[in-house]
Amino acid sequence: MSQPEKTYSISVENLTKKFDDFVAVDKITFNVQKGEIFGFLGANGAGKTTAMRMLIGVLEPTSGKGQVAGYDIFKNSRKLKKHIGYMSQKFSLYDDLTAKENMRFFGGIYGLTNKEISSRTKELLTHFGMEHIEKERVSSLPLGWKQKLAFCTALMHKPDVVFLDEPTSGVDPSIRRQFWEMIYETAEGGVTVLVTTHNMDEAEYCHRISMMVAGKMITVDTPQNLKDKYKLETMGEVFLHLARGYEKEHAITAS
Ligand SMILES: Nc1ncnc2c1ncn2[C@@H]1O[C@H](COP(=O)(O)OP(=O)(O)OP(=O)(O)O)[C@@H](O)[C@H]1O
Repeated sequence: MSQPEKTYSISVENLTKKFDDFVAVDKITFNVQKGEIFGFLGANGAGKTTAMRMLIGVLEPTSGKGQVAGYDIFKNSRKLKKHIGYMSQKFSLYDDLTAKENMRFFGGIYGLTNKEISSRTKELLTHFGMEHIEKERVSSLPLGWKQKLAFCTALMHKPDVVFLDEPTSGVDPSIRRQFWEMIYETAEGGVTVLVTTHNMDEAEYCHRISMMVAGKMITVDTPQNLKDKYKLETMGEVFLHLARGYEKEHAITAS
């Protein structure tokens, strides 16, 4: 490979996942730099979650190449997991535990000592202005605060790369903004963020975005470059333009 792989936090080449004959992710290729916020944008079923699950080492790819945080996703998926954080689409916190107890629980899973767990919990809750929810049971927290807390638990072990699967789905706009401030602060600290969304406003917040349609990555660029290139005002318009163009071309080719 001509590019030095170590300069990228995520490096993917022709990564493919088939479920029997169905190709859910079709030869995707992209690189993400350290501290970059990289978005996976696509409609329901486009293949975003499947791609992410391969990158976090829980789903074996069918073919292609991939490195995350310096680890090969085929050969080193166990080691890789120590260096990444993951916030799933499905809610992962324990409702009957307090915010602090949840952080202690996840810190333990990541193998931190009690001392490390205490100092990291304090550090994260203080840093993100969440000390006041420390003793609150998760069941009593609004959805947006649960999502912010889930993000904190994914950062407990100081991962190099954090994967967020539709983290603000169903969250109201003001908390969504706060959530994105947390993402920015995390990325400024050198953590690479890969986030999936089908929210077009959120696509504007990413440093670069990729658009997925029917398992294929049809473009990768900055939101501004894409809007300039197609002379469109919003990412929603860009997405519709590209997705419709792709589908039309695909239908013509297929007929
Ligand atoms: N284990 C599986 N077996 C068979 N098909 C699957 C499996 N997992 C996902 N798929 C299919 O692969 C395609 C991509 O799904 P995926 O969940 O990756 O999409 P997505 O872009 O993340 O969508 P969403 O926004 O709804 O989460 C879908 O057609 C889905 O039904």
